[in-house]
Amino acid sequence: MGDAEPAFRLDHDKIAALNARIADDLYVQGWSICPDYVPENLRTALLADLAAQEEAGRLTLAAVGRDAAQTVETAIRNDRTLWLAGRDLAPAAYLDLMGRLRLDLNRRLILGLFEYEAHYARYDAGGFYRKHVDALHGERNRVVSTVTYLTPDWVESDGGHLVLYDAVDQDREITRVLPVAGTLAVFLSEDVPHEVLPPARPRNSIAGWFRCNPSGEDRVDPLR
Ligand SMILES: O=C(O)CCC(=O)C(=O)O
Ligand SMILES: [Fe+2]
Repeated sequence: MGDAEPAFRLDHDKIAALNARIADDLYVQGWSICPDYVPENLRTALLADLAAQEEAGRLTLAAVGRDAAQTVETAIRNDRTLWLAGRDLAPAAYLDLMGRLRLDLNRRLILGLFEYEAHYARYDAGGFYRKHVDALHGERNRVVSTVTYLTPDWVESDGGHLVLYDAVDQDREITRVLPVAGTLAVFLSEDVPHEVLPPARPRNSIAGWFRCNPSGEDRVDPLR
């Protein structure tokens, strides 16, 4: 056997260029949409892993709120989720990719992001997630949100758009993102209200959040 081949070949120059653009977009407008961010072999493996977890019955109805205040509210969202663990090759490679983005954002924007958490999410046909923000202002808990889409051959009539709204005028739509496989959406967690429109067929994704140490605290907010 020769040297271990990396399971997923990543074009590091391309990633560096994309990360630079994401940092610029976040600085200028608070959000960035990056088509073809996750290479095809990696997103195929992630989708296969998600499907296996789904088959094994490991995805559960997502909750809203944090910690003790968490409840399942199917009037707000009805996706099913599973936290990503880095044990298997594909999720580990994805977490590495997001680790690289974390360092690039910190270097360019001095954000002080120190941790990343992510879950697989599956919306069945007709599923939704009503308009919300991912973090409360000033909490510095979730600072930057990421969503990667995994379902191949997604077309406009499949729906399931991610809709981003203006931070101030929260009724004003800024952009609509079609969840095409490989696209990465990134936005400031506290500032950008967003919603998931009902897809016409099952919609698979990985939603994740870069977190900061809450200032004035000497402990790391525990991962769930
Ligand atoms: O899947 C998406 O496009 C967004 C998901 C989302 O807003 C969330 O999980 O907080
Ligand atoms: Fe969200």
